[in-house]
Amino acid sequence: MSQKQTLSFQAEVAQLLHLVTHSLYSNKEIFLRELISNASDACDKLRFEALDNGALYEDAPNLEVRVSFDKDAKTLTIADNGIGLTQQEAIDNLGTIAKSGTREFMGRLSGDQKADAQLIGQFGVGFYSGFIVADKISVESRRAGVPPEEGVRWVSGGAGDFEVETITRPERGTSVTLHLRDDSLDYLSTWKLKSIISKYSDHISLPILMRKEEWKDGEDDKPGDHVLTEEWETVNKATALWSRPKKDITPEQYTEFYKAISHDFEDPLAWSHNRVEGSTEYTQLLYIPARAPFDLWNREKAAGVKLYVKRVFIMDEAEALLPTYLRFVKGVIDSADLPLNVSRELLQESRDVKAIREGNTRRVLSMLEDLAKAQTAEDASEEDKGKFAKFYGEFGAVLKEGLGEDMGNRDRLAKLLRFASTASDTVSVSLADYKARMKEGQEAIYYVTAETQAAAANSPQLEIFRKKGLEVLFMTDRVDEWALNYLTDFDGTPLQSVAKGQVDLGQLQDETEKKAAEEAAESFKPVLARLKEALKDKAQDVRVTTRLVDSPACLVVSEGGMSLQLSRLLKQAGQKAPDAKPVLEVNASHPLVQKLDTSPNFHDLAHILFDQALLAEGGMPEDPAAYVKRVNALLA
Ligand SMILES: Nc1ncnc2c1ncn2[C@@H]1O[C@H](COP(=O)(O)OP(=O)(O)OP(=O)(O)O)[C@@H](O)[C@H]1O
Repeated sequence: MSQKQTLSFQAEVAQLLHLVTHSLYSNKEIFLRELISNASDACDKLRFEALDNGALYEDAPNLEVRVSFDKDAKTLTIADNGIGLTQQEAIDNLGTIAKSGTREFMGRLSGDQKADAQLIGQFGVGFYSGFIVADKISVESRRAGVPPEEGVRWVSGGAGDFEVETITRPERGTSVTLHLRDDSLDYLSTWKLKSIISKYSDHISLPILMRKEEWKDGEDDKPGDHVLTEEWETVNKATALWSRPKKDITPEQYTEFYKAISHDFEDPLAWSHNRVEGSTEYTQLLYIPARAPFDLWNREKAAGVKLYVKRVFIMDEAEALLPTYLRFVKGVIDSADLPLNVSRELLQESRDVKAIREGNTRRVLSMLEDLAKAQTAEDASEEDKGKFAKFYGEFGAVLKEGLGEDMGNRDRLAKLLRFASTASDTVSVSLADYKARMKEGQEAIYYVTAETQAAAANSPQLEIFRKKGLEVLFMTDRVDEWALNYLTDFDGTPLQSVAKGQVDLGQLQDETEKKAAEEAAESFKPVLARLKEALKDKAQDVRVTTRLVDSPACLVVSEGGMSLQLSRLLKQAGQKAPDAKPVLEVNASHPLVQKLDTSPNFHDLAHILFDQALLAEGGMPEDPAAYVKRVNALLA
């Protein structure tokens, strides 16, 4: 390809670019962080590839980033001597977005600039952030190891397309030149650029160089001015942040480092920085974000922890360093023991990595425990008090995956769980709080699963529990049913669904109630037999219950059976769910039920009773039209 080619951006890129230029004005300067971070990644990649092929360094073994500007041309250039791009890579990487979930993300944009800016922050705009300040970007690059004649120039005005052409470029690496918009000319200043670099990029372990400025006195009574010299100086600290002693790092620096590695716009909720010694030595810097990324639910999603070995970057997304349920954690691990040529496969098997993963898991859990403790600590600030609830709102459901995934930490995880309940509208009740409020004689922690909090609160199955003042936890996350398979008890007390098996309130039910129920069951036998016959295709059994107070009937499943809610979710997800029929339980003291035996519409009433119980429980009658017809016939 020697001629110039004009190519179109992938639709999502064009859409993103439009948003970048229209929504990110309030935080313009982040473009420099993004471009320097890309330059630094490119150097990391070169260093990594050069482990096997030293010739890639060519004659420039010192990796660095140079930031320069040209006042007359109104351009700002960020150049690195890292891995560089081939022509094809330039087309692919600067014209498309490879992230999974991109389309879904775009679908969530609302058109409201503020909300969208927030979302874009979570998504990460990377290279495209250059268009916040530039109306044209020109990238020149040559990949390490390819001849100078195979360089590439990529140019775009940030609208629908970009141009690429072949160039000759002796220097390895990439230079990104921004043609600044008129409202962004203030970046043509050494002072301004230096201050942004020290704010965002001090922690980058590569030197960032700028041309030195000198004061030149004016001649002929003209005022003096700063002029650029030919000499370059390093303007960042150029030591990896995590390798510095904790006492030398300010909270602002920790926060900026987080933003640089996560591309998040928001401050993290917490972090923990440690040098771990023992059988394996490593430095750990882990962050808990304040907001879930757009693709949190993708369990295949890139893990957020970067792996370094003795300060050399090895890989992003080192999933072996944390269990999947902690995939929201961001940070850096720098190992002193792993070999530099460690591969993903090797990581999975390494004993050192296993020790690091366990150490990381323990650290994250203790950070979360600290956040939870701060909720009620007298000396905690209002902000700190609110952090755990914020965390839980964003990541609580993911944390629950850990109950099934991480047996060893199940007890610690169980203590971190929070629920809404019949006693609390907010998701704030811990299992320990629940236990502390249990009634004398209560033998189980009761819960109900439902799709929403409102549906849970209105479950007919709860009626007897409300009447007796027994608290019931609401489980409304999709993952709850699954997670509860792994959490059968808490601190010695079993967890019991109010919609499974027969209600047995044990000592909480008095003798007269029990007797009345037995009598009702006896006298109702003939009606039950008729109901069973009428509903034999729908219900596994029909029986009299004491769990209902105001409702005529409800559906339950057998002890140990899959709840109706979970089997619906599985079916929706296209998975197989057992076709077990539920049990219909009827309230013998309800007028509708009492009227059944003598009603000329027995058959219709029986079906209405069943379908209504199904509706109340969040399900859908098998034949909604037949249901409506039956109800209308009775209303007429
Ligand atoms: N200076 C550079 N040298 C070499 N390749 C680069 C450079 N800048 C960008 N790229 C390539 O372009 C791709 C896209 O960059 P971009 O910043 O948009 O996304 P990213 O860095 O992959 O993701 P994110 O910014 O969210 O981490 C990069 O993955 C990289 O392959």
